[in-house]
Amino acid sequence: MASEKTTGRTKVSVTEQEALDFHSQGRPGKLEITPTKAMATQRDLSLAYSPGVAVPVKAIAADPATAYDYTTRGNMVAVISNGTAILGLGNLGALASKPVMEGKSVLFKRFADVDSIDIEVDTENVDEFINCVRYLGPSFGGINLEDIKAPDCFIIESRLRELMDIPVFHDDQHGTAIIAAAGLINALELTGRDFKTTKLVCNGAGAAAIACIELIKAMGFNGENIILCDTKGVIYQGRTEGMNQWKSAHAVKTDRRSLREAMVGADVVFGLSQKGAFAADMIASMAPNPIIFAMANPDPEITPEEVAEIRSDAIMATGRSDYPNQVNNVLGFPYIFRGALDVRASQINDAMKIAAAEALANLAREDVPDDVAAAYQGQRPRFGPQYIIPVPFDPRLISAIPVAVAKAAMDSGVARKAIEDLGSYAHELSARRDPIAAATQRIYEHVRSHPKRVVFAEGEEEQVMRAAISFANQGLGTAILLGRDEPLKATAERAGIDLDRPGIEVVNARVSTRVEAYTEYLYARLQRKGYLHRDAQRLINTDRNHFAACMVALGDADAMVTGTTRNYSTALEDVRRCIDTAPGHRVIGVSLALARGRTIVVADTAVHDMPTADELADIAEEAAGVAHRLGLEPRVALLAYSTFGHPTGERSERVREAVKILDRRGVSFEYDGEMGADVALNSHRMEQYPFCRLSGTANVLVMPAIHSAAISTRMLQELGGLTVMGPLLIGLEKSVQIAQMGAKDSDIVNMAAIAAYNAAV
Ligand SMILES: NC(=O)C1=CN([C@@H]2O[C@H](COP(=O)(O)OP(=O)(O)OC[C@H]3O[C@@H](n4cnc5c(N)ncnc54)[C@H](OP(=O)(O)O)[C@@H]3O)[C@@H](O)[C@H]2O)C=CC1
Ligand SMILES: CC(=O)C(=O)O
Ligand SMILES: [Mg+2]
Repeated sequence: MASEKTTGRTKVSVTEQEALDFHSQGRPGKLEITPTKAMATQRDLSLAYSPGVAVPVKAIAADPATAYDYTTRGNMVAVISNGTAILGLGNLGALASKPVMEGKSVLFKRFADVDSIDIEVDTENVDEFINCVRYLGPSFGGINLEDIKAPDCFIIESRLRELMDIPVFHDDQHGTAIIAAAGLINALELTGRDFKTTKLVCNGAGAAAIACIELIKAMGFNGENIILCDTKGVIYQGRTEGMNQWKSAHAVKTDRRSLREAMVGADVVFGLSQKGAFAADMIASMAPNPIIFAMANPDPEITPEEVAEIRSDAIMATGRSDYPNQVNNVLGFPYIFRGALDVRASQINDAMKIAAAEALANLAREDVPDDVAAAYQGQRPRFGPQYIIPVPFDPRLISAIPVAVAKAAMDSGVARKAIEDLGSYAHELSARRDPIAAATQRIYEHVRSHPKRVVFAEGEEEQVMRAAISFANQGLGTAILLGRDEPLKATAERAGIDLDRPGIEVVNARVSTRVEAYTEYLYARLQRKGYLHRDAQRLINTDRNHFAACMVALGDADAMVTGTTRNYSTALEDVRRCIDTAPGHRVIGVSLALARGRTIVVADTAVHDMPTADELADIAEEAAGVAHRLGLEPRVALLAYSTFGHPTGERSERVREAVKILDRRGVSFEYDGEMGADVALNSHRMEQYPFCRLSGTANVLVMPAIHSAAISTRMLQELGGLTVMGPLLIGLEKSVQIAQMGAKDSDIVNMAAIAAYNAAV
């Protein structure tokens, strides 16, 4: 099964110097703390600190549950270690564990928007450790214990669980167990095995190993078929050396005594021990199609390259990110805590762990979107021996795992807060990670309750097909794929896409009964613009944009999306031959610049090269309308390089004139200009112009020309860390969106959803 290509590393590993430089550069370490409230004025100080702070103090004293409303507690997890089992490096002490603990905190934030702080406790004494942690409950919504050696970790975790009323979760135990179980479910499925008869050897009998065995047993794995090994060899019934109660619980009747003996004929081996613990002959002695999870970090028990030299039929996973199949608790802890925090769970129980493992296993079986393919350097993994588990950068994890965990918490009675609508919760979760998801959430919700028929003009393209399927699967309506039968089928087959499903229609322009109607419609529009009847016929027969636009014009579809194979202006010209400007409107392009909690509408980013003053005023009106439809109260800044006449210059003249035109029109939204972007977006800069008519920083920026619009939005995206969405096409009589050339499937779905939304409102 394994091949050179697939067992090879997915990227070159890092050097030791690179790792040190990464940690020391800039501000040393990997974390900083950022306030969430402005602390700019005397008033802010009075609210955040004395006297204002006394009010929530009293409220919490009266009702402790309100701490979730007034403090960080509900979104804050402590990562706590004493450094006695740092990865597979052993007991290197509390201080040395800090880079790992900071790393875990960063991953909490990066993947699940959970705030987290590392706490290193400098004691190996179990009671001292428990005493230190047990009093920290008021500060946190959960405790993530990390890299504490067995058996101390078992005692520490169970005592703290009794003493504290928030989830206490030893990640190396349960996080690892959940991911290993998910990988195992899929590897068993791929090799035609089951939980009842599969024979598993687990090397290592510490924190991670014991928890893995316990979880898979709880899921139905036959315990008699599991042999556990440690540094002394097989843990058999009656063994006395190096034992403890947790090992004894899994001791089996067997006459095998060494790992080497145990592995003969084994179907599965888990390595949760140390680098290099698996020798070549052990791997060779396993059953056909063996499943090898070498999970020790940073170096596995055996590498995929070494396994590939021994046999080619293995399913291989490691704990590292530079090989395929990363079985690592990073796939679990951020999302498990996210779900637990959101329902204010009092603990993380078996039902929640099993739900997480199953959700993870299911995700690996689903079609992979472009964002995930990007995490694989453009290779699109398909469920199989090289892809049994999602990658940590899979953007779907945030909406899949916490939902499963939160639901299991509610069903098993440990949730202290209910989530009524798990569908909306899943959307909120995506929005926590992706600002586009936040901005489009309203749009998606609206479209879901008013589903539309959207024609995807470039139906033969793979990413367009994926977008269409996602559109239909999300309940946004019917996706009509335009394309010729043969190429469409060939692409679908090559990409492993099944188009035969509800919500997908395929239309072939060549054999459509509507060709004549579209041709007549187009000819009537173009006959006085130099087009012959046969020109119109050729456009309908051979050009998918014209055919799709006519479908929308004549009501055979509600909206259209195109653009991935042609440049924007060409696609726009095609569309405008078939569809008029909406009466009283101007066609413009609007981009949305999205930062956390802030959406800025930028116009015109697509149509008018160097707008006149009149056109600028129209653009301001159209863009204000967009802001309004997005639920924003528009504050429009007409931008220039000068601010209110300084420095003087002809170039700002058009912009000043546009403001006067808006005055004359008596529009009902706030606007002002000309002003620089710094004044428009920064309240302190704006305060220097007390006469400025905007009541706050601008949320709509009208650019003086298309080049400044294009340059600034692209710079924002590349340098400013903002997400820019669009340009969105506004002002046509029918709803059409043009995606960027080469757009990813997720971008195309967003465009299709926006097109459907515009058709609905
Ligand atoms: N991929 C992942 O997500 C994770 C991987 N891990 C990895 O698992 C390993 C163990 O971690 P953890 O359980 O926290 O540590 P512990 O210290 O709790 O347990 C270590 C266990 O490994 C055993 N062991 C050590 N060396 C060998 C060996 N050569 N042969 C057989 N057994 C051996 C020890 O045996 P004895 O009891 O005899 O001392 C002990 O049972 C580490 O490499 C760690 O990086 C851990 C968590 C997550
Ligand atoms: C991944 C992890 O937590 C470990 O190796 O300890
Ligand atoms: Mg760990």
